[in-house]
Amino acid sequence: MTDSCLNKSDQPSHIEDGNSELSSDFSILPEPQHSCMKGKEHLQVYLRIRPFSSAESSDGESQDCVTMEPPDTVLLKPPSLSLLARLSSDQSLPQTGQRFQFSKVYGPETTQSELFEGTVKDLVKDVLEGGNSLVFTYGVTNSGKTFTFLGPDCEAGILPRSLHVIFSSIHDHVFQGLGVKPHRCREFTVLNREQQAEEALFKKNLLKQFKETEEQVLF
Ligand SMILES: Nc1ncnc2c1ncn2[C@@H]1O[C@H](COP(=O)(O)OP(=O)(O)OP(=O)(O)O)[C@@H](O)[C@H]1O
Repeated sequence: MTDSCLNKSDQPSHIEDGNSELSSDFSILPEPQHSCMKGKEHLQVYLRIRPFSSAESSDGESQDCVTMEPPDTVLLKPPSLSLLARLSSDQSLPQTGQRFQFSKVYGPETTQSELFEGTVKDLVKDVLEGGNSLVFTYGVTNSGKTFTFLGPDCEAGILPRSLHVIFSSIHDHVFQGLGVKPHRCREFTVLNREQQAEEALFKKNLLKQFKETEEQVLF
């Protein structure tokens, strides 16, 4: 899960935080009164470094490309066996390596629970207070986006954890009219036009029924 700041310099250097500029654009968004995000930047960018897979570990020695500098920085160097790395070990040449700074960097030992607690949980609490948030993962193929977002059943990712918080918090407020119950599944169905129309009608009737019930409660 990455990335937003790019550094074109070929020297290891402190990276100006790219997200501060964007944050000013986001700061116009209204915040819930009791926001858990108060005092935090509106745009948070987290890096998660996944552990090596068994195939990657058995490939041989570590290439020593990624060095964490807690809590928020990572230093990327070319693989130790690459030509670039051998050239840069020559002290007369400029050292290659790039530093990237994030809101926080999570290392390979980070559990799904720790990641959720540190990144998304406060946003979910804000949503329950009427706030809006967008969370997405970004990274190359095989970097761990699906694992982080969904996770296997035994190590649920940020999406099922968020839904759990939401549904545990609203259980008293769930519309009882049709006995609709949330159900987590990984299947999806592509609807044809007719089915789409049926679903739209169903939704419209459901909302109408919900509104009528709400009005009865109010008067
Ligand atoms: N934090 C982690 N701890 C343990 N294993 C992980 C972790 N992150 C990813 N993996 C493992 O790494 C592999 C690749 O992860 P995943 O499928 O989530 O990548 P992806 O970014 O979604 O890939 P793609 O873009 O190709 O769909 C999987 O076998 C996954 O179980």
